[in-house]
Amino acid sequence: MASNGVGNGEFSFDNKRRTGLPKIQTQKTEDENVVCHDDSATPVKAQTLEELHSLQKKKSAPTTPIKSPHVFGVAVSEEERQKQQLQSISASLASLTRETGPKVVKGDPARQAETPKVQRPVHHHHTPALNISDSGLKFTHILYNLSPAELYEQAIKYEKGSFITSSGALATLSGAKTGRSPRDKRVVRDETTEDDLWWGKGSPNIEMDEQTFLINRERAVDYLCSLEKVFVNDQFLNWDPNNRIKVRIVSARAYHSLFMHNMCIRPTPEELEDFGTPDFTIYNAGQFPCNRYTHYMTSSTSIDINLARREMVILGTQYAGEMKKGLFGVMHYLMPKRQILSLHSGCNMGKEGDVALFFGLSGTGKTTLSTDH
Ligand SMILES: Nc1ncnc2c1ncn2[C@@H]1O[C@H](COP(=O)(O)OP(=O)(O)O)[C@@H](O)[C@H]1O
Ligand SMILES: C=C(OP(=O)(O)O)C(=O)O
Repeated sequence: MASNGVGNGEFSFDNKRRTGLPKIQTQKTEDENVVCHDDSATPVKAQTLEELHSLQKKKSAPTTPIKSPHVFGVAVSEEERQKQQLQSISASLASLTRETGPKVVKGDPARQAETPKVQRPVHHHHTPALNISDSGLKFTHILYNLSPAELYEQAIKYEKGSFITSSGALATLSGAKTGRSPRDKRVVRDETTEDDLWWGKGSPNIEMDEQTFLINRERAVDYLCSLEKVFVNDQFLNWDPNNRIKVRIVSARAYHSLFMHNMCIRPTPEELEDFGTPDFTIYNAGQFPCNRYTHYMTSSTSIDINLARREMVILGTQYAGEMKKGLFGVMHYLMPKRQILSLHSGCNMGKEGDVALFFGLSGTGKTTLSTDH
């Protein structure tokens, strides 16, 4: 097998040749509190919407100056960059059958009245106007990389049963599913995955075909585009910049967006300018079910991974851990191809730079023990 997964022509998220990482350095750093870069804001302490609003205002003043964006050495205005970003999101949400993306506009529809200058909507399309439909005419509002305070507000205002706990965490309801649905998780079996994945008796990988994946993808995309607003997170996986994967998560709920905000690496404003096309996209349609008449569907829930298309579709479950486990799966597939060992473990570092890894089944304390001071 090629070290970077390119040599066999089957799969790669980029075309750089890799020879594996050097040994991980765990010596004490100059400043022993610095483990790695993290832009984590201080935890949300607000108890009322007014307090949340004041946090949002502070957040809107960037601490890192934003460089003027360039495309091939040519300066791009902020307006142009925003337009390109919306075009990219519209393209992600494009129907594969109608070849159209929704008309997207940035920002909370409830806040439009307060916003003096509304950005021009972007309509990503290849088909002539005579194919116009009601869905083609409506706008989908994009809530892009919102801050935790903004997501708390969205959850508390619009997601029934959400509240802030005394520790500052957002408590919310994930609906009927309070854990993952492994029996409803499927992976597209095709030439990309035929030889690389474990199939058949004893394997946790349940197969589906490309066509069924596309039906479910279309169902999720149509549902998301039919909503007044969707949440979009553009983030990274992997702290090592050489092996970074750009992920885009499109979801219907603030709770999902907040969960992924916490789970993935947040790009700096500069990194976001160069984000471009994501390497992997999740379409999380949450509560919207799959169609039981669709081939392979044995319940109303379906979590589908297509490694060739670099996409994951979630229908009929609001349990946010599906997104995490889906991306874990992608990393466990990709990283060994680059000779990097991927682990599902908690990890912490002692005062002398010594490292402890915590393994265990889900819910057995990896996170708790590894964050214990
Ligand atoms: N040693 C422990 N004793 C009792 N409960 C624990 C212990 N460690 C963790 N828990 C509880 O178990 C739940 C799952 O822990 P968590 O650290 O999230 O597990 P994991 O990361 O392995 O999925 C949490 O509610 C946590 O408070
Ligand atoms: C809770 C889960 O995983 P973890 O073991 O990472 O906490 C899960 O897979 O849903």
